[in-house]
Amino acid sequence: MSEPILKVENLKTQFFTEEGTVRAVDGISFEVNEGELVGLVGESGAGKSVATSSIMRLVEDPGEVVGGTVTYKGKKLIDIEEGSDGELRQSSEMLSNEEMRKQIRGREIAIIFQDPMEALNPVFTVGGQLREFIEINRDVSSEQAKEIAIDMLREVGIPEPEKRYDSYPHQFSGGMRQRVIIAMALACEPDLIIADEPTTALDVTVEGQILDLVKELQEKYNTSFVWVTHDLGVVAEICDRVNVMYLGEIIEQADVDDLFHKTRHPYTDALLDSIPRPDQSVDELNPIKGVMPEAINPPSGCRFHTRCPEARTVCKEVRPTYQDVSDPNESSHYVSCVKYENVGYDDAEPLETEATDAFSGGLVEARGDGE
Ligand SMILES: Nc1ncnc2c1ncn2[C@@H]1O[C@H](COP(=O)(O)OP(=O)(O)OP(=O)(O)O)[C@@H](O)[C@H]1O
Ligand code: NI
Repeated sequence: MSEPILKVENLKTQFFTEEGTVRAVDGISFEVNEGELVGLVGESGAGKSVATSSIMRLVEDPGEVVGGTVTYKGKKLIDIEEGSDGELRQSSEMLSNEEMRKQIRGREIAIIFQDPMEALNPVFTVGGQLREFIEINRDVSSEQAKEIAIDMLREVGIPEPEKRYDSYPHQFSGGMRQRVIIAMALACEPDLIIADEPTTALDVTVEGQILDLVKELQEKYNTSFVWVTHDLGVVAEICDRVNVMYLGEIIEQADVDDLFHKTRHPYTDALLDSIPRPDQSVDELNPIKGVMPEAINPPSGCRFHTRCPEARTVCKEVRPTYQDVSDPNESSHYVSCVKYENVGYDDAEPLETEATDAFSGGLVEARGDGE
């Protein structure tokens, strides 16, 4: 197989706050192959957005990428090592801020955010903004840029694009605005698009249409995607491969079908249990019990052990390694869970956690008292 287009290795990003160091992204590794749509999924606060902004080198104070390597088509977007003295060392290969801005962002890697109004200026027409973006990034004349812009609007399913070209963002519906953003992302023919929950604010029907559109465009242009979402339904619909994040770490990675049908990690299991499925009624849904702990002070051992229905005493002590546990029918299937370590999980005592009945019973009672 050819080299992946994007390779993230042991990426770490921290926020230095008054309360302490937030380990928002704590040593994640994953790859994206050409033409592949890779999901990054997890609950709120798992570190998905920090991970994507780290890759694009858009983390702001008090945050900082403190380690890891991100390689995009052989170029080091990030190459940082922490010396034994605690000093961060950037390798000489790591791109400068200017190289990131001029060569990478927009042209090579485009990013789509949840809120299209962040990317669209309300005082300029949609077409004008798209045209200007294309003109700046693609070395074409203003007329050519306008033509490309109209073509792109048509491509993403905006009806009567010549007319809508002169509309302002507020004259578009949420779904239409998101289509414009996709047009903008595609306009410079990037090889990779990073999308951070771009359909979360849309209603389900519109979301479905946008996902169909993305799938179609991805096949046509062979663009690679990193798709951030908290919704496994979205993952099932569009992703080829999935990374599941929990508290700054990727705890499972597999082909989408294997993740759903050969689930290895109890957290992924719990996530799957919490989404509506056609064969389930709403009251059969099982939200994940408990809350994700703070990334300032993550639990010892396996970080999920405080909420894990399968936790045993060893889970509190042993930090699981991220390892390939694929069976012969799978391409690769990574997981970090103590169950797959040779540390006596089977003989260890079960641990009382937020997921076990005794504990959640207590929670309900406590909540009742407080009201
Ligand atoms: N500017 C900041 N200062 C301090 N902590 C931050 C900052 N930005 C993010 N964090 C912390 O980093 C962690 C990861 O946040 P992130 O936004 O990446 O989560 P997420 O998975 O994208 O969640 P969501 O689904 O809600 O978007 C959280 O604990 C968050 O509180
Ligand atoms: Ni986010």
